[in-house]
Amino acid sequence: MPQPPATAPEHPPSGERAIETRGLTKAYRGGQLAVDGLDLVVPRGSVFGFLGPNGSGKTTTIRMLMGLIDATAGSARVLGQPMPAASRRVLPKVGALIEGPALYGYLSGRDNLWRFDAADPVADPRTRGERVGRALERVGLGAAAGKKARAYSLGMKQRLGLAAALLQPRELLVLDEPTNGLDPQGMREIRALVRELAADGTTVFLSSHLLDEIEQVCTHAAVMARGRLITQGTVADLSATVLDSRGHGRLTVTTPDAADAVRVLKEHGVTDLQVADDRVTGELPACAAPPAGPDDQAPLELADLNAALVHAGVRVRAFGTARASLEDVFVQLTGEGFDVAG
Ligand SMILES: Nc1ncnc2c1ncn2[C@@H]1O[C@H](COP(=O)(O)OP(=O)(O)OP(=O)(O)O)[C@@H](O)[C@H]1O
Repeated sequence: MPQPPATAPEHPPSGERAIETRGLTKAYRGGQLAVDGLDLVVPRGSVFGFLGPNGSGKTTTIRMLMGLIDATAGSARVLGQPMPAASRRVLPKVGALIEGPALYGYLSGRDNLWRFDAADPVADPRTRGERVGRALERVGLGAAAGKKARAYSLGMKQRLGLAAALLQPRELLVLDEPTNGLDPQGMREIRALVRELAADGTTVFLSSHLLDEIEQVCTHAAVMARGRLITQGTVADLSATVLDSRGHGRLTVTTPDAADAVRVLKEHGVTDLQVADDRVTGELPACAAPPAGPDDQAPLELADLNAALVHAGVRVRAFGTARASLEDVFVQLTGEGFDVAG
């Protein structure tokens, strides 16, 4: 199996860590290691994606972080406090949505939230109506507040669960697969909400088995496989890891003259040429590669390649190198494809 990057990711000082684990381990009965020696650092203010295929240990980790199950070994700190020892101090500052909200179908969305709020011993009953109304508005359920929860779509139920997590101001939100089972519209709604919450300064820790979801909403990510941490860091750095090790990204040319483009690119040493509609992609020869990060200006060689296309009469609509995706990172670091179906 390929090794993770040799350089450890830079971590923020301890006061700026929303979550930190050292050697966190969980063996379920029967001895199987669901989580194996996890060292995780989640910076405050980040939107942190906890990424891994089904069964890689994400939910087990979240349950340990929230003090719902005991670790077999290792330690965890949440908002600077040891868990589960400091649960009573920490958990009021944490909003959690784990494995879908427990709702009463025969109650309206508003009445469900009312019950959640009433179950919170620190919630002042005199201001309950205000809090419930604000949380419903926050997740866009104001208009549907009077509807019975059983008539809610899955996306609306997830949003109601988020509203419950948002009844009190939170420093950290922990969301376990918040878009699981949702249709594309429901997914978009939840992702937009996560972005809004993050913009307000809340740290968001969300698990997902969907790579593109992490790329769309997260600033940071950790990748899990079979209970072990494969890598963690900013999403940009994780992509750059793979980009650096390859030396360059893949060339993409958009043109109505694909056949001519293929010929010219081949003459200039571009290999593995593929055509899909008006997009031609290929591997650049080493000398034409951009030298460093994906945002750097293309060097002269790449510009020469573009000029050669234009000179040969190829009409170029777009020309550039694609940066590596998190999927590339996952495949490179684990030697496995990524299960997106489950
Ligand atoms: N209560 C349990 N008892 C025994 N084994 C368990 C238990 N819960 C989870 N496991 C096992 O531990 C491993 C990790 O499961 P976990 O649910 O943490 O993974 P996950 O990444 O959250 O996956 P999913 O997205 O499917 O929930 C799996 O092999 C799972 O079968």
